[in-house]
Amino acid sequence: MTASGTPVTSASDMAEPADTVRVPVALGERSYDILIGRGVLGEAGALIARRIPGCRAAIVTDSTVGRHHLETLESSLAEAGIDCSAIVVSPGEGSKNFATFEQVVDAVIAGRFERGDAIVALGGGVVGDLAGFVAGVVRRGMHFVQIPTSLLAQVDSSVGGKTGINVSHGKNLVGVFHQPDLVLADTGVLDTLSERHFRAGYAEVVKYGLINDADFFVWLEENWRDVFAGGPARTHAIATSCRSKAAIVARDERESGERALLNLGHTFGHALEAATGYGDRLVHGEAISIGMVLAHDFSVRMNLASKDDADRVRAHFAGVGLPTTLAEIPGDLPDADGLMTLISQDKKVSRGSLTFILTHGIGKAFIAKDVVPDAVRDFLAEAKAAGART
Ligand SMILES: NC(=O)c1ccc[n+]([C@@H]2O[C@H](COP(=O)([O-])OP(=O)(O)OC[C@H]3O[C@@H](n4cnc5c(N)ncnc54)[C@H](O)[C@@H]3O)[C@@H](O)[C@H]2O)c1
Ligand SMILES: O=C(O)C(=O)C[C@@H](O)[C@H](O)[C@H](O)COP(=O)(O)O
Ligand SMILES: [Zn+2]
Repeated sequence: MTASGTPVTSASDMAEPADTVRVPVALGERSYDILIGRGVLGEAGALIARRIPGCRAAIVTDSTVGRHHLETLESSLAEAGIDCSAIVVSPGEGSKNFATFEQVVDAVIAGRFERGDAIVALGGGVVGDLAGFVAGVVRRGMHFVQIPTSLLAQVDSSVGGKTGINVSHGKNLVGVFHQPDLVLADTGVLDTLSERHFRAGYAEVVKYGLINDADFFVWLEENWRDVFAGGPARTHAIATSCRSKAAIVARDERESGERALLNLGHTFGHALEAATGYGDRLVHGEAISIGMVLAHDFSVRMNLASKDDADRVRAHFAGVGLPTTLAEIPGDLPDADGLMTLISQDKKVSRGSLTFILTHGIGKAFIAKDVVPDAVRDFLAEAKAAGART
């Protein structure tokens, strides 16, 4: 049974296309599978029909993704006898806002989609977070299927049930935990993704190596060109990332502890996204590339990690073409105090104290509570001044 009370096919008895990698997310009655492989999108109808028998589907997508991939999904749903309609939003982070949320909610309710029907997110992390929030609250919770189409969404945002929107005070400050019933990651759809967004998503792949898997980081240092080129290395990177996230989420679904490790680089990164207005100036993956470099540099500053490790992290991100410094962000940034105001809204703040994900070195991230704000502010002031000098 699901939260909505509709019986669904269990996560483990689904037929997937050949050559598909299946990664289970073990969450008791909320367990589900992530299916990773080329061509999975074309099987979406049959897979969804098995998992949520008799459902209708409200597809949420953005206009760019819709142009490339909506027809394939609609045909697949039609073949499986699933009645559907599509709700198309504007591409980009700007759509994770109250106005777009309201539009999607309204369309779902006007379309008479019921609690036992499914919201199907076809898109990157923006569509997934927005559509998941809608699924979590309309009729107090509908079925939810993630069809992630960006690298970032395939390795991170489609897994684990964090959904939400941004407000001017900060990123993802309004939302709910709402797990999907199924995640379908078609590696073929990445062929239409821009290089900029592929690179941004790659930052979240590297994150898994930096958190707790130094061997994976080394593998990425050696094989990142093959990951960018596509083929088996890319599938390996996606599956490894999903396994890593699934394991953490299974142990700590609602971030009462260990899950906060997945926030490596995000305390700095989210503040930078808010400071730059949630737009094209700086997309999420780029913000957390800079954020992860800052988290390593700050750890060195606190005598927790070696400068060699921090330099290696910077070199890898820079090598693939990701930004690593504040100076690379186009336009003006707030001063260190302004950035601290944004950081103070971080969801990891507890009883007014800052929590950061810091590190003892590559693959050795840890949760640091009660981080001294003055130390962070001085560090940011220096990072900004270094940018101003270059
Ligand atoms: N919920 C979570 O656990 C979680 C995890 C990580 C990130 N996020 C969120 O994810 C968002 C970033 O996701 P994103 O990087 O996917 O951004 P995005 O959804 O904006 O997608 C990036 C761009 O690529 C386009 N695109 C996506 N797939 C495409 C495809 N196959 N072909 C052509 N174009 C395609 C989109 O239209 C968009 O312009 C942020 O809001 C971030 O906060 C959430
Ligand atoms: O799934 C998680 O947990 C993460 O922290 C993954 C992050 O990559 C992602 O950006 C997430 O949306 C950030 O969560 P938040 O709770 O800091 O908003
Ligand atoms: Zn992230």
